[in-house]
Amino acid sequence: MIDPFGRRISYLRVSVTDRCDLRCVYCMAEDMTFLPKREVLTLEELDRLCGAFIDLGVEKIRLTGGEPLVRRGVIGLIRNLGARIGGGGLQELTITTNGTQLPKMADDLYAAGVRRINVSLDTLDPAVFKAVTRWGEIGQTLDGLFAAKAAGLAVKINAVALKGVNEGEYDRMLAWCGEHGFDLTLIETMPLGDISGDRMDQYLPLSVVRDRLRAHWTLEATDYRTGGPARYYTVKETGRRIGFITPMTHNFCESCNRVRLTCTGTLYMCLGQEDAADLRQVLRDPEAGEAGLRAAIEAAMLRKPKGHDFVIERRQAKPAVARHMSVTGG
Ligand SMILES: Nc1nc2c(ncn2[C@@H]2O[C@H](COP(=O)(O)OP(=O)(O)OP(=O)(O)O)[C@@H](O)[C@H]2O)c(=O)[nH]1
Ligand SMILES: C[S@@+](CC[C@H](N)C(=O)[O-])C[C@H]1O[C@@H](n2cnc3c(N)ncnc32)[C@H](O)[C@@H]1O
Ligand code: SF4
Ligand code: SF4
Repeated sequence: MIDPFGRRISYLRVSVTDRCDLRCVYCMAEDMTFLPKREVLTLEELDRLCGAFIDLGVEKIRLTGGEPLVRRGVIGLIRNLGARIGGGGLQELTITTNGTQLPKMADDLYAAGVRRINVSLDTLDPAVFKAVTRWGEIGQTLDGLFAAKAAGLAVKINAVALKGVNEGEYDRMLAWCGEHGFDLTLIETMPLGDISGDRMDQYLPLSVVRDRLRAHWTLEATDYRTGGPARYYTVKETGRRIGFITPMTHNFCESCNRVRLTCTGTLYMCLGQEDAADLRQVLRDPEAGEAGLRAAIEAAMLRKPKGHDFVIERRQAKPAVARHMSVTGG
């Protein structure tokens, strides 16, 4: 699949649920209203949709959410998709998770063919963790991380850079990741969804963070790529990598290779725009069949926009996009 700007689309991010057991301050409001269950696709329907994307050339699928691992029965979907790795057309099946369910699920993920996961952990301080997630316990996520490592999964830590919250912790986090064999990716906060707070208070440009890190660490540029938006450096002192995801300070849309499917079967061609295609309707239309579904996906690709229009500034009180990150899956 090639979009109007000549970009090859090979990466599908699937938000399997908009629900979550945490309420991170940059992602959700505290009193979130979640989608009614009747609007959500069954796991079989999601599997069929993913299959259609693989048939059209998608090589990498990432399950996300909400918290993907709190969706009941999700392991069945993971097993089915895992069976398509290799000869079935898929090169990688991976997950972005807050880690709380990993103590009980890590072994099953490995057995299903997952080899690499991203776990969100914004801080190593239990009190800050509780404040950022509004009620999470850091111990649960740490247990999850170590269960994943023990199961043989490569772990990358995702941390959203938050001014005045985890700003003083990156040196410590980099050292800790080095000690435990995890890569670390720092992310600039993006203006999606009403979060009952001021994003200007949270926003920390990573250009500043990178310069500060260089005071203590040797960051060696690398051309390592995962197919995601991060730009990586090898940290000479630890041998692990640090990635920077910089939608605000350095737009990476020109190399975009991905689209996003929500748990209601809505396809967003860009994280930062409102335009979407309703695949649920086509999926449930007996007349359409597989050919109709493929045609609908191909037609949607022709509407993929050039990029986002994110701005975070005091004058711009409203988010750039009304839907929350948890709906589109980040
Ligand atoms: N603006 C923008 N942000 C993205 C895009 N893809 C991922 N992100 C953000 O990057 C952060 C990390 O996303 P992950 O789910 O870990 O995925 P990834 O960075 O593609 O993962 P890797 O496969 O490890 O590279 C999240 O905050 C996402 O919202 C994108 O296409 N555009
Ligand atoms: C929406 S979460 C879904 C998966 C899972 N619940 C988790 O937290 O990893 C995916 C990623 O998006 C990031 N994220 C959420 N809201 C964000 C925002 N406003 N700006 C930047 N990243 C955000 C999270 O930190 C997480 O790494
Ligand atoms: S970032 Fe992930 S864990 Fe945090 S509220 Fe959003 S979906 Fe939940
Ligand atoms: S903001 Fe849109 S165009 Fe830019 S990288 Fe993300 S999905 Fe692609």
